[in-house]
Amino acid sequence: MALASSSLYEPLNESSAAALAARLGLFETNSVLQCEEIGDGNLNLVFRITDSKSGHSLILKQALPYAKVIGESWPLTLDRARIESSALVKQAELAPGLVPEVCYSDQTLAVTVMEDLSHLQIARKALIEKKNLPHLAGQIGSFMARTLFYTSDFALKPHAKKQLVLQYMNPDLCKITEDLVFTDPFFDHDSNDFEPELRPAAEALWADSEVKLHAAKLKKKFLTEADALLHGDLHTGSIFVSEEETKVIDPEFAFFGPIGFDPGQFIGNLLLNALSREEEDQDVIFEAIEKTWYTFSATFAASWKQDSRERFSEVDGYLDHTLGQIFEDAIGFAGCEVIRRTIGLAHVEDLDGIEPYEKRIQVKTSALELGRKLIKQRHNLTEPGQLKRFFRHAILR
Ligand SMILES: Nc1ncnc2c1ncn2[C@@H]1O[C@H](COP(=O)(O)OP(=O)(O)O)[C@@H](O)[C@H]1O
Ligand SMILES: CSC[C@H]1O[C@H](OP(=O)(O)O)[C@H](O)[C@@H]1O
Repeated sequence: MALASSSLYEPLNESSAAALAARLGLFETNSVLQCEEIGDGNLNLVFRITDSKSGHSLILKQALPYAKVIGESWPLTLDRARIESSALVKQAELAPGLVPEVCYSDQTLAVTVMEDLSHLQIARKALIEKKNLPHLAGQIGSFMARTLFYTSDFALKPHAKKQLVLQYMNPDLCKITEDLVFTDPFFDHDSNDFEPELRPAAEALWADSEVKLHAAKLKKKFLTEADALLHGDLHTGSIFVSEEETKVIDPEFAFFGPIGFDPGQFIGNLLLNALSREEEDQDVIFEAIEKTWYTFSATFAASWKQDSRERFSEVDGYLDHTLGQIFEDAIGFAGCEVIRRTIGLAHVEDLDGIEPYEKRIQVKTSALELGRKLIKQRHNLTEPGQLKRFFRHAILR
Protein backbone atom coordinates (compact mmCIF):
# COMPACT_ATOMS: atom_id res chain seq x y z
CA MET A 1 0.00 0.00 0.00
CA ALA A 2 1.37 3.45 -0.96
CA LEU A 3 1.23 6.10 1.77
CA ALA A 4 1.57 9.79 1.06
CA SER A 5 1.12 12.98 3.04
CA SER A 6 2.37 15.75 0.80
CA SER A 7 -0.61 17.65 -0.63
CA LEU A 8 -2.81 20.12 1.26
CA TYR A 9 -6.33 19.13 2.24
CA GLU A 10 -9.20 20.04 -0.03
CA PRO A 11 -12.59 18.36 -0.35
CA LEU A 12 -12.78 16.49 -3.64
CA ASN A 13 -15.56 16.49 -6.19
CA GLU A 14 -16.25 13.98 -8.95
CA SER A 15 -13.84 15.62 -11.36
CA SER A 16 -10.99 16.26 -8.89
CA ALA A 17 -11.34 12.75 -7.45
CA ALA A 18 -10.94 11.23 -10.92
CA ALA A 19 -8.01 13.57 -11.65
CA LEU A 20 -6.33 12.52 -8.39
CA ALA A 21 -6.73 8.83 -9.23
CA ALA A 22 -5.20 9.41 -12.67
CA ARG A 23 -2.34 11.50 -11.23
CA LEU A 24 -1.56 8.77 -8.71
CA GLY A 25 -1.28 6.20 -11.48
CA LEU A 26 -4.07 4.07 -10.02
CA PHE A 27 -5.35 3.40 -13.56
CA GLU A 28 -3.63 2.63 -16.88
CA THR A 29 -2.30 5.70 -18.69
CA ASN A 30 -4.90 5.64 -21.47
CA SER A 31 -7.88 5.14 -19.20
CA VAL A 32 -11.09 7.08 -19.67
CA LEU A 33 -12.25 7.75 -16.14
CA GLN A 34 -15.79 8.30 -14.98
CA CYS A 35 -16.53 9.23 -11.41
CA GLU A 36 -19.67 9.21 -9.29
CA GLU A 37 -20.18 10.19 -5.64
CA ILE A 38 -22.10 7.27 -4.12
CA GLY A 39 -21.77 7.93 -0.39
CA ASP A 40 -24.95 7.20 1.55
CA GLY A 41 -23.33 7.11 5.01
CA ASN A 42 -23.44 9.79 7.68
CA LEU A 43 -19.90 11.06 7.59
CA ASN A 44 -17.82 10.89 4.43
CA LEU A 45 -17.59 11.30 0.67
CA VAL A 46 -17.36 8.06 -1.33
CA PHE A 47 -16.47 8.17 -5.04
CA ARG A 48 -16.59 5.27 -7.46
CA ILE A 49 -14.07 5.80 -10.25
CA THR A 50 -14.39 3.58 -13.31
CA ASP A 51 -12.24 3.21 -16.40
CA SER A 52 -14.90 2.99 -19.08
CA LYS A 53 -12.48 1.19 -21.42
CA SER A 54 -11.46 -1.71 -19.19
CA GLY A 55 -14.36 -1.58 -16.72
CA HIS A 56 -11.83 -1.55 -13.85
CA SER A 57 -13.07 0.49 -10.91
CA LEU A 58 -11.89 1.69 -7.48
CA ILE A 59 -13.48 3.36 -4.50
CA LEU A 60 -12.00 6.60 -3.20
CA LYS A 61 -13.28 7.59 0.22
CA GLN A 62 -12.54 11.01 1.68
CA ALA A 63 -13.23 12.33 5.16
CA LEU A 64 -14.68 15.82 5.43
CA PRO A 65 -13.61 18.10 8.30
CA TYR A 66 -17.16 17.77 9.63
CA ALA A 67 -19.95 15.17 9.82
CA LYS A 68 -21.54 15.13 6.34
CA VAL A 69 -25.05 14.41 7.62
CA ILE A 70 -25.03 17.41 9.99
CA GLY A 71 -22.78 19.91 8.21
CA GLU A 72 -20.00 22.27 9.25
CA SER A 73 -21.61 22.89 12.64
CA TRP A 74 -20.32 19.43 13.68
CA PRO A 75 -16.52 19.55 13.13
CA LEU A 76 -14.84 16.18 13.01
CA THR A 77 -11.20 15.19 12.79
CA LEU A 78 -9.73 14.19 9.43
CA ASP A 79 -7.58 11.75 11.40
CA ARG A 80 -10.43 9.26 11.07
CA ALA A 81 -9.20 8.55 7.53
CA ARG A 82 -5.82 7.44 8.96
CA ILE A 83 -7.63 5.26 11.50
CA GLU A 84 -9.86 3.75 8.80
CA SER A 85 -7.12 2.91 6.32
CA SER A 86 -4.76 1.49 8.93
CA ALA A 87 -7.57 -0.53 10.56
CA LEU A 88 -8.47 -2.00 7.14
CA VAL A 89 -4.84 -3.03 6.65
CA LYS A 90 -4.63 -4.56 10.15
CA GLN A 91 -7.96 -6.39 9.69
CA ALA A 92 -6.80 -7.75 6.32
CA GLU A 93 -3.73 -9.17 8.07
CA LEU A 94 -5.79 -10.80 10.85
CA ALA A 95 -8.91 -11.81 8.91
CA PRO A 96 -7.75 -12.24 5.28
CA GLY A 97 -10.40 -11.85 2.60
CA LEU A 98 -12.96 -10.23 4.89
CA VAL A 99 -12.21 -6.55 4.19
CA PRO A 100 -11.65 -4.58 0.96
CA GLU A 101 -8.05 -4.31 -0.15
CA VAL A 102 -6.56 -0.83 0.39
CA CYS A 103 -4.43 0.34 -2.52
CA TYR A 104 -3.56 3.90 -1.50
CA SER A 105 -3.97 6.25 1.41
CA ASP A 106 -3.09 9.89 2.01
CA GLN A 107 -3.37 11.30 5.50
CA THR A 108 -3.30 14.94 4.45
CA LEU A 109 -6.07 14.57 1.89
CA ALA A 110 -7.82 12.17 4.32
CA VAL A 111 -8.25 9.74 1.44
CA THR A 112 -8.40 5.95 1.29
CA VAL A 113 -8.54 4.20 -2.07
CA MET A 114 -9.81 0.64 -1.96
CA GLU A 115 -11.24 -2.28 -3.85
CA ASP A 116 -14.68 -1.64 -5.36
CA LEU A 117 -17.20 -4.03 -3.79
CA SER A 118 -20.15 -2.92 -5.91
CA HIS A 119 -20.76 -6.52 -7.04
CA LEU A 120 -21.91 -7.12 -3.44
CA GLN A 121 -24.86 -5.67 -1.53
CA ILE A 122 -24.97 -3.90 1.83
CA ALA A 123 -26.11 -6.54 4.39
CA ARG A 124 -28.81 -4.29 5.85
CA LYS A 125 -30.49 -4.04 2.43
CA ALA A 126 -30.07 -7.78 1.77
CA LEU A 127 -31.61 -8.61 5.16
CA ILE A 128 -34.52 -6.22 4.56
CA GLU A 129 -35.07 -8.01 1.22
CA LYS A 130 -34.91 -11.35 3.14
CA LYS A 131 -32.06 -12.62 0.98
CA ASN A 132 -30.47 -15.94 1.85
CA LEU A 133 -27.04 -15.14 3.37
CA PRO A 134 -25.65 -18.52 4.42
CA HIS A 135 -22.14 -17.26 5.23
CA LEU A 136 -22.79 -13.89 6.86
CA ALA A 137 -22.98 -15.10 10.48
CA GLY A 138 -20.02 -17.47 10.27
CA GLN A 139 -17.79 -14.99 8.47
CA ILE A 140 -18.63 -12.12 10.84
CA GLY A 141 -18.18 -14.43 13.85
CA SER A 142 -14.76 -15.38 12.55
CA PHE A 143 -13.86 -11.77 11.62
CA MET A 144 -14.67 -10.57 15.13
CA ALA A 145 -12.90 -13.44 16.91
CA ARG A 146 -9.68 -13.03 14.93
CA THR A 147 -9.47 -9.23 14.92
CA LEU A 148 -10.40 -8.99 18.61
CA PHE A 149 -8.32 -11.88 19.98
CA TYR A 150 -5.16 -11.02 18.04
CA THR A 151 -5.18 -7.35 19.08
CA SER A 152 -5.80 -8.17 22.76
CA ASP A 153 -3.37 -8.71 25.62
CA PHE A 154 -4.04 -12.44 25.24
CA ALA A 155 -2.08 -12.39 21.97
CA LEU A 156 0.19 -9.34 22.03
CA LYS A 157 3.26 -8.49 24.09
CA PRO A 158 2.53 -5.63 26.49
CA HIS A 159 4.62 -2.97 24.71
CA ALA A 160 3.24 -3.84 21.29
CA LYS A 161 -0.33 -3.74 22.63
CA LYS A 162 0.15 -0.32 24.23
CA GLN A 163 1.79 1.01 21.07
CA LEU A 164 -1.31 -0.03 19.12
CA VAL A 165 -3.61 1.51 21.74
CA LEU A 166 -1.79 4.82 21.13
CA GLN A 167 -1.96 4.46 17.34
CA TYR A 168 -5.73 3.97 17.51
CA MET A 169 -6.61 6.78 19.92
CA ASN A 170 -9.83 8.04 18.31
CA PRO A 171 -11.42 10.57 20.69
CA ASP A 172 -13.71 12.40 18.21
CA LEU A 173 -15.33 9.25 16.90
CA CYS A 174 -15.53 7.66 20.36
CA LYS A 175 -17.30 10.83 21.56
CA ILE A 176 -19.97 10.29 18.89
CA THR A 177 -20.65 6.79 20.24
CA GLU A 178 -20.46 7.94 23.86
CA ASP A 179 -23.13 10.55 23.10
CA LEU A 180 -25.31 8.94 20.45
CA VAL A 181 -25.29 5.34 21.69
CA PHE A 182 -24.69 5.55 25.42
CA THR A 183 -26.05 8.90 26.61
CA ASP A 184 -28.50 11.00 24.57
CA PRO A 185 -31.17 8.30 23.96
CA PHE A 186 -31.47 7.80 27.73
CA PHE A 187 -32.35 11.48 28.29
CA ASP A 188 -34.64 14.03 26.68
CA HIS A 189 -31.79 15.36 24.54
CA ASP A 190 -31.98 17.62 21.45
CA SER A 191 -30.15 15.12 19.26
CA ASN A 192 -32.90 12.51 19.67
CA ASP A 193 -35.22 12.03 16.74
CA PHE A 194 -38.49 10.09 16.90
CA GLU A 195 -42.14 10.16 15.95
CA PRO A 196 -44.45 12.06 18.38
CA GLU A 197 -46.38 8.82 19.03
CA LEU A 198 -43.22 7.34 20.60
CA ARG A 199 -42.94 10.06 23.25
CA PRO A 200 -44.77 8.10 25.99
CA ALA A 201 -42.45 5.09 25.47
CA ALA A 202 -39.38 7.38 25.36
CA GLU A 203 -40.51 9.14 28.54
CA ALA A 204 -40.98 5.77 30.25
CA LEU A 205 -37.38 4.91 29.31
CA TRP A 206 -36.07 8.25 30.62
CA ALA A 207 -37.94 7.70 33.89
CA ASP A 208 -36.52 4.19 34.34
CA SER A 209 -33.65 4.73 36.78
CA GLU A 210 -32.76 1.03 36.75
CA VAL A 211 -32.08 1.00 33.00
CA LYS A 212 -30.15 4.26 33.33
CA LEU A 213 -27.88 2.76 35.97
CA HIS A 214 -27.18 -0.21 33.66
CA ALA A 215 -26.58 2.12 30.70
CA ALA A 216 -24.12 4.09 32.84
CA LYS A 217 -22.20 0.89 33.61
CA LEU A 218 -22.10 -0.11 29.93
CA LYS A 219 -20.92 3.39 28.97
CA LYS A 220 -18.16 3.14 31.59
CA LYS A 221 -16.98 -0.11 30.01
CA PHE A 222 -16.89 1.57 26.60
CA LEU A 223 -14.95 4.50 28.04
CA THR A 224 -12.38 2.53 29.99
CA GLU A 225 -11.88 -1.08 28.90
CA ALA A 226 -9.12 -1.11 26.27
CA ASP A 227 -9.39 -4.86 25.56
CA ALA A 228 -8.85 -5.04 21.82
CA LEU A 229 -8.96 -3.13 18.53
CA LEU A 230 -12.68 -2.85 17.78
CA HIS A 231 -14.20 -2.16 14.40
CA GLY A 232 -16.28 0.24 16.46
CA ASP A 233 -19.33 0.58 14.16
CA LEU A 234 -20.10 -3.00 13.12
CA HIS A 235 -23.71 -2.57 12.09
CA THR A 236 -25.23 -4.31 9.07
CA GLY A 237 -24.72 -1.12 6.99
CA SER A 238 -20.95 -1.63 7.43
CA ILE A 239 -20.96 -5.06 5.80
CA PHE A 240 -21.11 -6.03 2.13
CA VAL A 241 -22.52 -9.48 1.30
CA SER A 242 -23.50 -11.98 -1.32
CA GLU A 243 -24.49 -15.63 -0.93
CA GLU A 244 -20.79 -16.49 -0.89
CA GLU A 245 -18.84 -13.44 0.28
CA THR A 246 -18.71 -11.11 3.29
CA LYS A 247 -16.60 -7.92 3.45
CA VAL A 248 -16.51 -5.52 6.36
CA ILE A 249 -16.09 -1.82 5.51
CA ASP A 250 -15.96 1.53 7.30
CA PRO A 251 -13.79 0.99 10.43
CA GLU A 252 -13.28 4.72 11.07
CA PHE A 253 -14.62 4.26 14.63
CA ALA A 254 -11.83 1.75 15.40
CA PHE A 255 -10.21 2.08 18.82
CA PHE A 256 -9.26 -0.14 21.76
CA GLY A 257 -12.46 -0.89 23.61
CA PRO A 258 -14.41 -3.72 25.28
CA ILE A 259 -14.48 -6.91 23.20
CA GLY A 260 -18.25 -7.30 23.59
CA PHE A 261 -18.95 -4.06 21.70
CA ASP A 262 -18.55 -5.40 18.13
CA PRO A 263 -20.60 -8.58 18.73
CA GLY A 264 -23.16 -6.42 20.53
CA GLN A 265 -23.58 -3.99 17.64
CA PHE A 266 -23.84 -6.80 15.11
CA ILE A 267 -26.36 -8.76 17.20
CA GLY A 268 -28.27 -5.53 17.95
CA ASN A 269 -28.66 -4.85 14.24
CA LEU A 270 -29.80 -8.43 13.57
CA LEU A 271 -32.41 -7.94 16.29
CA LEU A 272 -33.52 -4.67 14.65
CA ASN A 273 -34.02 -6.64 11.45
CA ALA A 274 -35.92 -9.39 13.34
CA LEU A 275 -38.21 -6.68 14.76
CA SER A 276 -39.04 -5.55 11.23
CA ARG A 277 -40.17 -9.07 10.20
CA GLU A 278 -43.32 -11.07 10.72
CA GLU A 279 -42.85 -13.84 13.28
CA GLU A 280 -42.70 -16.59 10.66
CA ASP A 281 -39.67 -14.91 9.00
CA GLN A 282 -37.72 -14.29 12.19
CA ASP A 283 -36.23 -17.75 12.83
CA VAL A 284 -33.48 -17.31 10.26
CA ILE A 285 -32.29 -14.20 12.15
CA PHE A 286 -32.17 -15.99 15.51
CA GLU A 287 -30.27 -18.82 13.81
CA ALA A 288 -27.83 -16.23 12.44
CA ILE A 289 -27.31 -14.80 15.93
CA GLU A 290 -26.59 -18.28 17.31
CA LYS A 291 -24.20 -19.07 14.48
CA THR A 292 -22.42 -15.73 14.92
CA TRP A 293 -21.87 -16.39 18.61
CA TYR A 294 -20.85 -20.04 18.22
CA THR A 295 -18.39 -19.22 15.45
CA PHE A 296 -17.05 -16.28 17.44
CA SER A 297 -16.60 -18.28 20.65
CA ALA A 298 -15.17 -21.38 18.93
CA THR A 299 -12.68 -19.30 16.91
CA PHE A 300 -11.76 -17.19 19.93
CA ALA A 301 -11.26 -20.36 22.04
CA ALA A 302 -9.12 -22.03 19.34
CA SER A 303 -6.94 -18.91 19.06
CA TRP A 304 -6.66 -18.77 22.85
CA LYS A 305 -5.55 -22.41 23.03
CA GLN A 306 -3.07 -22.01 20.20
CA ASP A 307 -1.69 -18.50 20.66
CA SER A 308 -2.41 -17.08 24.09
CA ARG A 309 0.71 -15.71 25.75
CA GLU A 310 -1.09 -15.01 29.02
CA ARG A 311 0.27 -17.17 31.89
CA PHE A 312 -3.21 -17.50 33.38
CA SER A 313 -4.84 -18.69 30.18
CA GLU A 314 -4.59 -22.35 31.17
CA VAL A 315 -6.21 -21.75 34.54
CA ASP A 316 -9.44 -23.69 34.72
CA GLY A 317 -12.44 -21.48 34.05
CA TYR A 318 -10.59 -18.40 32.75
CA LEU A 319 -11.55 -18.87 29.07
CA ASP A 320 -15.17 -19.63 29.99
CA HIS A 321 -15.28 -16.61 32.29
CA THR A 322 -13.86 -14.38 29.52
CA LEU A 323 -16.36 -15.60 26.92
CA GLY A 324 -19.23 -15.37 29.41
CA GLN A 325 -18.35 -11.75 30.19
CA ILE A 326 -18.06 -10.89 26.48
CA PHE A 327 -21.52 -12.39 25.85
CA GLU A 328 -23.13 -10.54 28.75
CA ASP A 329 -21.56 -7.25 27.63
CA ALA A 330 -22.60 -7.92 24.02
CA ILE A 331 -26.24 -8.34 25.05
CA GLY A 332 -26.13 -5.05 26.96
CA PHE A 333 -24.46 -3.22 24.05
CA ALA A 334 -27.04 -4.75 21.68
CA GLY A 335 -29.79 -3.28 23.87
CA CYS A 336 -28.18 0.18 23.68
CA GLU A 337 -27.91 -0.13 19.88
CA VAL A 338 -31.59 -1.14 19.54
CA ILE A 339 -32.66 1.88 21.61
CA ARG A 340 -30.43 4.42 19.89
CA ARG A 341 -31.49 3.27 16.40
CA THR A 342 -35.12 3.75 17.48
CA ILE A 343 -35.14 7.17 19.15
CA GLY A 344 -31.60 8.50 18.70
CA LEU A 345 -30.08 10.61 15.94
CA ALA A 346 -29.10 7.87 13.47
CA HIS A 347 -31.91 5.58 12.40
CA VAL A 348 -32.01 2.35 10.38
CA GLU A 349 -34.05 1.47 7.33
CA ASP A 350 -35.15 -1.82 8.94
CA LEU A 351 -37.45 0.19 11.25
CA ASP A 352 -37.97 3.43 9.31
CA GLY A 353 -39.08 1.47 6.23
CA ILE A 354 -41.94 -0.31 8.01
CA GLU A 355 -45.33 0.43 6.46
CA PRO A 356 -47.98 1.36 7.35
CA TYR A 357 -47.09 4.09 9.85
CA GLU A 358 -49.14 2.57 12.72
CA LYS A 359 -47.25 -0.71 12.38
CA ARG A 360 -43.95 1.22 12.43
CA ILE A 361 -44.91 2.91 15.68
CA GLN A 362 -45.97 -0.41 17.18
CA VAL A 363 -42.67 -2.10 16.21
CA LYS A 364 -40.60 0.85 17.45
CA THR A 365 -42.44 0.77 20.77
CA SER A 366 -41.54 -2.94 20.98
CA ALA A 367 -37.94 -2.10 20.08
CA LEU A 368 -37.70 0.23 23.08
CA GLU A 369 -39.10 -2.52 25.34
CA LEU A 370 -36.67 -5.05 23.91
CA GLY A 371 -33.69 -2.71 24.29
CA ARG A 372 -34.56 -1.93 27.91
CA LYS A 373 -34.92 -5.60 28.81
CA LEU A 374 -31.71 -6.63 27.05
CA ILE A 375 -29.82 -4.02 29.05
CA LYS A 376 -31.42 -4.81 32.39
CA GLN A 377 -31.57 -8.58 32.10
CA ARG A 378 -28.29 -9.24 30.30
CA HIS A 379 -26.94 -11.12 33.32
CA ASN A 380 -29.72 -13.72 32.93
CA LEU A 381 -28.86 -14.49 29.31
CA THR A 382 -25.95 -16.88 29.09
CA GLU A 383 -26.23 -18.26 25.57
CA PRO A 384 -27.77 -17.14 22.28
CA GLY A 385 -30.31 -20.01 22.14
CA GLN A 386 -32.25 -18.14 24.85
CA LEU A 387 -32.66 -15.02 22.74
CA LYS A 388 -35.67 -16.02 20.64
CA ARG A 389 -37.85 -16.71 23.68
CA PHE A 390 -36.52 -13.63 25.41
CA PHE A 391 -37.31 -11.50 22.34
CA ARG A 392 -40.86 -12.85 21.99
CA HIS A 393 -41.52 -12.36 25.68
CA ALA A 394 -39.98 -8.86 25.75
CA ILE A 395 -42.16 -7.51 22.95
CA LEU A 396 -45.43 -9.06 24.21
CA ARG A 397 -47.70 -6.28 25.34
N1 LIG B 1 -15.34 -0.50 -1.03
C1 LIG B 1 -16.56 -0.13 -1.44
N2 LIG B 1 -17.07 -0.62 -2.59
C2 LIG B 1 -18.28 -0.22 -3.06
N3 LIG B 1 -19.06 0.68 -2.43
C3 LIG B 1 -18.60 1.21 -1.27
C4 LIG B 1 -17.34 0.85 -0.72
N4 LIG B 1 -17.16 1.53 0.44
C5 LIG B 1 -18.26 2.29 0.59
N5 LIG B 1 -19.13 2.09 -0.42
C6 LIG B 1 -20.48 2.71 -0.59
O1 LIG B 1 -20.50 3.95 0.08
C7 LIG B 1 -21.46 3.91 1.14
C8 LIG B 1 -20.94 4.67 2.33
O2 LIG B 1 -19.72 4.09 2.75
P1 LIG B 1 -19.28 4.12 4.26
O3 LIG B 1 -17.88 3.62 4.33
O4 LIG B 1 -20.29 3.39 5.09
O5 LIG B 1 -19.33 5.69 4.54
P2 LIG B 1 -19.55 6.53 5.88
O6 LIG B 1 -18.25 6.44 6.60
O7 LIG B 1 -19.90 7.89 5.43
O8 LIG B 1 -20.66 5.83 6.64
C9 LIG B 1 -21.70 2.43 1.42
O9 LIG B 1 -22.99 2.21 1.95
C10 LIG B 1 -21.55 1.84 0.03
O10 LIG B 1 -22.75 2.02 -0.71
C1 LIG C 1 -23.49 11.59 12.99
S1 LIG C 1 -22.78 10.02 13.02
C2 LIG C 1 -24.13 8.95 13.38
C3 LIG C 1 -23.76 7.51 13.20
O1 LIG C 1 -23.23 7.32 11.89
C4 LIG C 1 -22.23 6.35 11.92
O2 LIG C 1 -22.56 5.35 11.03
P1 LIG C 1 -22.09 5.32 9.50
O3 LIG C 1 -20.74 5.96 9.40
O4 LIG C 1 -22.05 3.87 9.19
O5 LIG C 1 -23.13 6.04 8.71
C5 LIG C 1 -22.19 5.82 13.35
O6 LIG C 1 -22.98 4.67 13.52
C6 LIG C 1 -22.69 6.99 14.11
O7 LIG C 1 -23.18 6.66 15.40
